[in-house]
Amino acid sequence: MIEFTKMHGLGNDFVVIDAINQSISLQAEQIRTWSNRHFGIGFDQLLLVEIPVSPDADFKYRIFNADGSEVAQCGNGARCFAKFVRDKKLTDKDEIRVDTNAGQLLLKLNADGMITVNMGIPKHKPEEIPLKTQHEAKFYSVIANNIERGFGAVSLGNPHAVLQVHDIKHAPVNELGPLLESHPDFPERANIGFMQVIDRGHIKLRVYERGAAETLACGSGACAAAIIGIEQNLLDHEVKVELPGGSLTINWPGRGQPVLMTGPAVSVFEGRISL
Ligand SMILES: N[C@@H](CCC[C@H](N)C(=O)O)C(=O)O
Repeated sequence: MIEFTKMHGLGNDFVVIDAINQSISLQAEQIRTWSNRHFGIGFDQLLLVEIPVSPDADFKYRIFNADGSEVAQCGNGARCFAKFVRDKKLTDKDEIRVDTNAGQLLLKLNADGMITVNMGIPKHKPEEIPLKTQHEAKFYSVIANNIERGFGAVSLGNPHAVLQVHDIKHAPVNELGPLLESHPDFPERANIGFMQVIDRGHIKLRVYERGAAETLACGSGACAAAIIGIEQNLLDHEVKVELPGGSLTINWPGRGQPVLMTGPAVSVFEGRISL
């Protein structure tokens, strides 16, 4: 039997497993079965807590989408990870350094219960995202459903494209999301954000996540939308990002600087499941 904790960050939900004190080797099919909301536990991502690989890190953090694909970044998951390792007494630190497949993250537990994640320095070059285009630009375009759509793109360790919309309620998330997620211009697929700018410090956002469909919140997607909005001179450097599941605060001073994401993490229940 494997012990797990069900958690969420603004409704983006996770199964978190201590893979330091439990030996576990997961296949994609097992993850898909567990992620099913009718036949399994149900989650957007599964997170594994492992021993670190670099000498200055406290843990390693691995992330699997509901479709079983392993990915390198998950912002809401990082906050839940920080709460998990503290709740399980795997550390008593307020600042936790974590190895991921996208480099190191620094997680800070604040006195008010919120968690701030240093998500690292965003990458803008098309080959780093990756996006199939010759030159870096603030606006790109793609044809989907026979219509040309404009978007911005950035990597937070995972690929994001963000489209601006006038009315978030009627954004074509479930029509365009799957088409763009798997568009040949994104060779590793992409997370697709739909952003409504309310004012220079406030956006509304919905995200069709790679490997998980639309979620109630996407932390790296919130960072991507804020960064793209700042780059397109639509936003100031601190942005409230309102997602269907709640709000995050994103701070990004600009190119070459790390982006900070602050928000909550919640434990829902403990469970055991057989492999
Ligand atoms: N929910 C996450 C992102 C999870 C990974 C993403 N679906 C991908 O495939 O890159 C977040 O909060 O950042």
